[in-house]
Amino acid sequence: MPPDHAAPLLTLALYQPDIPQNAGTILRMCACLRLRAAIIEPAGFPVSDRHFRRAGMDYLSHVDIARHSSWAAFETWRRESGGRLILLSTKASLAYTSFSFALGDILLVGRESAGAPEEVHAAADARLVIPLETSMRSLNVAVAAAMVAGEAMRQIRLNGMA
Ligand SMILES: C[S@@+](CC[C@H](N)C(=O)[O-])C[C@H]1O[C@@H](n2cnc3c(N)ncnc32)[C@H](O)[C@@H]1O
Repeated sequence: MPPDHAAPLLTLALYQPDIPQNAGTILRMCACLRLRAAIIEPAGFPVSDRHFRRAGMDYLSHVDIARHSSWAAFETWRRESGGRLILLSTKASLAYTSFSFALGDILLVGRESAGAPEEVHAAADARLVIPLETSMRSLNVAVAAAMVAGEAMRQIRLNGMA
């Protein structure tokens, strides 16, 4: 059967996003790359926030966004969806380029301010790091999301999954 070109390849989930410009940038990317988005509440801003809407522009109306009221609600949905939870974390040891991504994976990014808590690290099926120069702490969350989503999509297409 040919691949379904209308179906999202991956889900990009934002854990309690706190910077509206970054969330808007990520959601714009989701629209452009046919990724489904998930927002795990509470977010640090309303969807009416002008910085969020400015960064997402008119692309926001083209994204399939699922809003989950809590981590527990997201986990219930995630278990039903069957997708693997792949956490991007500065505390991980496995480089994202050494991981085999699959169709339906859920890429999860943490808060710009504080990353993701231990509970979220423990729930993930895999924890991936983007190796940085020594003494550099972290990337902007939207940059990290774009790098890993790009690699995941490259692998998925290369392996004929989409
Ligand atoms: C600004 S960082 C969070 C910084 C926080 N102090 C920490 O170390 O978790 C925001 C999010 O971007 C992603 N991120 C940033 N740099 C990363 C890296 N080098 N490897 C993996 N994920 C990264 C992670 O999802 C992280 O939770």
